Amino acid sequence: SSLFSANPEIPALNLPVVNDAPKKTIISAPVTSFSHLNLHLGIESYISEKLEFTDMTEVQSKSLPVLLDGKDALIRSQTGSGKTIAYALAVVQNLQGLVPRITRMDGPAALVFVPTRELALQSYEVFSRLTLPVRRIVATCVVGGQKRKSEKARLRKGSNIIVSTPGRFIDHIENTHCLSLAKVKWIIFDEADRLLDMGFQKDINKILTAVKEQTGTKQQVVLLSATLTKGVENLVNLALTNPVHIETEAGKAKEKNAQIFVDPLTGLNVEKVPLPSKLTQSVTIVPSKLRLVTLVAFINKKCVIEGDGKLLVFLSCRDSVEFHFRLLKNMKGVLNNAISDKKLGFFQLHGGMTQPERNSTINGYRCAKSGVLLCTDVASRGLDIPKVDWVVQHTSPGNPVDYVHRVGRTARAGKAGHALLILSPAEVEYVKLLTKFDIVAKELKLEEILFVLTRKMLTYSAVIYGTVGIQLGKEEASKVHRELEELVHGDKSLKEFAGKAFVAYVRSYATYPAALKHIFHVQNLHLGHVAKSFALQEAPSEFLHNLKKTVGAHAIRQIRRKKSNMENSETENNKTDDITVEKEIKKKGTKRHPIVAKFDLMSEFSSGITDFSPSAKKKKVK
Ligand SMILES: Nc1ncnc2c1ncn2[C@@H]1O[C@H](COP(=O)(O)OP(=O)(O)OP(=O)(O)O)[C@@H](O)[C@H]1O
Repeated sequence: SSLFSANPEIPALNLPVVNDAPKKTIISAPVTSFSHLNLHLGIESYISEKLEFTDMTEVQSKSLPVLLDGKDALIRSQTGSGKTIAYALAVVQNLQGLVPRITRMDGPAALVFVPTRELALQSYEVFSRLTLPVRRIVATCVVGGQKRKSEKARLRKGSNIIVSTPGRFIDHIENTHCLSLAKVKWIIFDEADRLLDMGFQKDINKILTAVKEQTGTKQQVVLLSATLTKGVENLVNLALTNPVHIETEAGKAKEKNAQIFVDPLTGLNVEKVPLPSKLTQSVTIVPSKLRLVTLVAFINKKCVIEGDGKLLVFLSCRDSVEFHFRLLKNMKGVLNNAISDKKLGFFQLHGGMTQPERNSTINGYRCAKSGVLLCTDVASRGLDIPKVDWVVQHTSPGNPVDYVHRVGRTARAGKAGHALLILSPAEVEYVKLLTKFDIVAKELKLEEILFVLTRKMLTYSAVIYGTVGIQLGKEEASKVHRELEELVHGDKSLKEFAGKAFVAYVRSYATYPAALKHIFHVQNLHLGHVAKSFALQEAPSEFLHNLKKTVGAHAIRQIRRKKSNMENSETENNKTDDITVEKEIKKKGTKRHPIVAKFDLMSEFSSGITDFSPSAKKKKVK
């Protein structure tokens, strides 16, 4: 059926006028030069010559003097503000000055804990750079997904700074006999809120106890967290002594405007997370059927027509990432080959990939001048990839805190960046919810994105945008969608991926937290339209049984019955995708226990390190 028929109406958003992000950069706040810190000369010149940093960022200028003074600290600031350098520099500067001189054989002096492997590798990279001028200090990274044996060998050779995920580190405490914690002086918890969200509390307690037992002295403890949750407060009370609370002006400014809000996921009071100051945010309302073609049009707009864009696209689940990745990198014949001829780099990142695959994706995308990284929430926290122009949220994250972390992958270190959120007409209420968190986006009209499909080059803009332009955009979108469908239906394996992605999408939709079900409810999904967004002509019957638990067996039976009635009726033949599950499944509520829903939402993080599903917890390997 037509791409533009039977769609729900796009409601008017009536958004407040948003000025483009202020031109002021986040690193222009009280800046001071690194030279004021009396750093080791090698480190100082490394920072200015190799890293080419001239001034400290705000969070660095506020926290470095405190950390170098030996104080415990709780540091909070917006994404991309330079927190990693802040703690890494303090640690390396402090360790190089120890008397007697520290060497690798002294073993660990600083332990850094982060929630995911990618973050561990990223933080380790910063340490390994900063230790280049002081080669006797050695940093190492100990994370899951790598061979224990080689990690043990590295620990045996001696490392002074260990960057790790808590689960893996506990494993080494228990099984690596050469690992002594007797000389640990620093403990750092980066992304502490996420560490606790992911259930690392017990592991953290074990680590703190082990260090205490082996050293008998107090460590300098630093906690970095975007939000001040109850869990973070408890950890501060447990592990920090007279901590200095450091936060940036952006955070403080928000504080004045009632900063506390109820986290829809947990129902607890948490603090708002400030957004990068040079971020511009847009929202587009897209009926389900048009989601795929809109994404293709947007990629074409940013990476082909307007130049060499670098896009990060968040999708809801692994199968969806896998499908879009396979489809997009193989778009021969679509849009007159505009995207395939450009030889644009497409990358994928999700928790189902092996660690070497994940590393190679991140490195490839990091080096790419232009390209598209399709990912799940595994990439939403802390990943520092240079020059990401646009963060596109093809599916909403649900929790506004996660929204802030996702968009924080752009507009980093005072640079400009843009974010686009795609919502369906049934989800517009989410825009209102975001405004309560001071997240205000301006509307980017769907027609504007689709209209660009009519232009092969930017200069060919003579086509009048207006009623005619809108119609031309629709025609071109229908054509492109047909081409995408042909591509999928002509390739058995791609069609299989589309079917799996369709099922996984519907399932992940059912895991939005209960507090957001009035906006994102699986019952509101129109399965036929959702199928179209995966370039399928209809909800694939061979996969429908997989959705029994999600939408209810009764609903599936209804869909099948309706479908066969339609197939039997010639006159109704062109309505086959018009299968709504709305009313049929009302009785079969899809409510999930909030904790289960939370685990589902977190699965991308957990899959990368440890399995956090309640059943897997029991099986946890010692
Ligand atoms: N003083 C500085 N001058 C210029 N760029 C800097 C400076 N300090 C850090 N950066 C750069 O800013 C970027 C963001 O830094 P970093 O990853 O440490 O931020 P973050 O606050 O930890 O972000 P997130 O909260 O998302 O984890 C990095 O690319 C880093 O190289």
